[in-house]
Amino acid sequence: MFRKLPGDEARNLVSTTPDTAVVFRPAVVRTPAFVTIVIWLSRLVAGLVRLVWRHPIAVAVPVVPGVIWTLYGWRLALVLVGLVLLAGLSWASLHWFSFLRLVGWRLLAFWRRVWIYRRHWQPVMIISGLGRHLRGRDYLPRLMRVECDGWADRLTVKMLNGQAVKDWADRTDQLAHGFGSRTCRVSIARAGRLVLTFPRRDPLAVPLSAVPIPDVVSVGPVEIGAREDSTPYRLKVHGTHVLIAGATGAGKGSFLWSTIRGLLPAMRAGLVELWALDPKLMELSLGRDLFTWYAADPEQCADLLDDAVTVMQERAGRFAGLLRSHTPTTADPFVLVLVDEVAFLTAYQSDRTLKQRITAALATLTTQGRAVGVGVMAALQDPRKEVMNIRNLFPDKIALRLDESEQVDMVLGDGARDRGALADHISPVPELGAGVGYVRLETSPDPVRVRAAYVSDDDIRAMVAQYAQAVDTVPITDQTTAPSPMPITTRVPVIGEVAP
Ligand SMILES: Nc1ncnc2c1ncn2[C@@H]1O[C@H](COP(=O)(O)OP(=O)(O)OP(=O)(O)O)[C@@H](O)[C@H]1O
Repeated sequence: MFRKLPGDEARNLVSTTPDTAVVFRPAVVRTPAFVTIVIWLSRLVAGLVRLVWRHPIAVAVPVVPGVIWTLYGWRLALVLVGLVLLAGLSWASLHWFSFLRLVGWRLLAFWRRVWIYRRHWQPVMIISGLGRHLRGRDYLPRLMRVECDGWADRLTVKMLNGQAVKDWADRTDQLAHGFGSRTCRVSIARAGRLVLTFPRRDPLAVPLSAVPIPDVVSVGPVEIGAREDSTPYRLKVHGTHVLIAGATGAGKGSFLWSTIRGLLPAMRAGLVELWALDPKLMELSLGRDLFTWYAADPEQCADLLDDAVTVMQERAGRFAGLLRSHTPTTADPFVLVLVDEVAFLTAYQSDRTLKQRITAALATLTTQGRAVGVGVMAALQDPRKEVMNIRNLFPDKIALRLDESEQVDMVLGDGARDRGALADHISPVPELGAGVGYVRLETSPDPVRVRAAYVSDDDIRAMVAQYAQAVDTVPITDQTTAPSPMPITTRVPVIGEVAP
């Protein structure tokens, strides 16, 4: 044990028997100076080789001109530097992105590795409790790699043996502030290695205008906005169910409307039907002519959900033994049931029979619907279990601005907030935070921060003007003759009209 302690510290480790009769004092064998020098020199050489191997460009930038200066004089070195700068500037002006990818981000990563991460690594690790100072030695996680792109730094880190991902996830705040970032996300690279993401700027801080209606007919993932690395965000709706939770004014409507917008060409082609439940009467009513079926009154909503269950069961009966998953066709289109403020129909519904009917229908759809092409996309404000006891039946979840930190894990599942889904920190100022949220898909435990594009009332009116007539069903005001993929027993009129 003593041999592991550095030099003089071992000398002070004196212990005695309880009666102090026997004193234990370690024998310190002094290492000859040349051994120490050889060890330090070999470490220096190994470090230099590693540096050249890992950062050839960053090393070449000072070393090559330095060598030329020494061998051939400063004039040649200056000419060379000038030529390289000129070549770099020409490259950057001609192909900015390839320049950034191959040179710019690497140089930035080298600089930030040296100046931010290496410099602060030891104090941040020790103070946050991720490293240990034991018996005179520092035991620190190893910083393996730093990569930069347009919006964030990504650090690959080798954990100390015996550490858990949770140890890191619990300290994202300390890590973020320790390295001068607003937030930190933790994800697993492979056994024992983590990737820490530190955003440098926030591309989602400005509202995004509505995504253009796609030219192609597709029921695949719908482009609804952007990720925080500025790439488009595409939300899968066919083959899943999506729950969107957010406080009032969080921008749930922009997720619903961006999805509707992206599905319009497929709807025109008859591959998608949108069924809308709008118990608040405020969100979806502006575009009701786009929907195959629209209901607002709770009883009508229950009827509409029962119809969706009937469609689902009929398809399941037909597909049984033949198909295991649904491909949208005009005969069997993908049915997307959109529900705004689902708690109005479940928790806040005073009629118990109606409430049970609605909850049972939603539970049936969310457990059995996706394989036969019936999906549910529901929005709600309060994610507590008493309000939405079937929230776990939705495979994909989106948490917009939430009032309390505990609500984040309620929506996205355990550990999501620890991994960086700070939905309770999203700004309540609409320009900054409305439509911003964290998406957690069933296929990935890592939450993704996105912002949905804002579909304005004018956009919705334009969508209605362009697509309402093209819907392959009669207008909703005359639903008694509406064609249907199968006989639907209950017809759902628009509220305020007389039921047939
Ligand atoms: N994606 C967005 N980008 C920018 N601003 C937005 C976005 N979505 C909504 N907003 C702004 O925030 C306001 C509230 O949005 P919205 O009504 O969709 O929220 P909500 O979550 O549906 O609220 P509620 O539950 O009260 O209906 C909108 O009037 C709009 O000004």
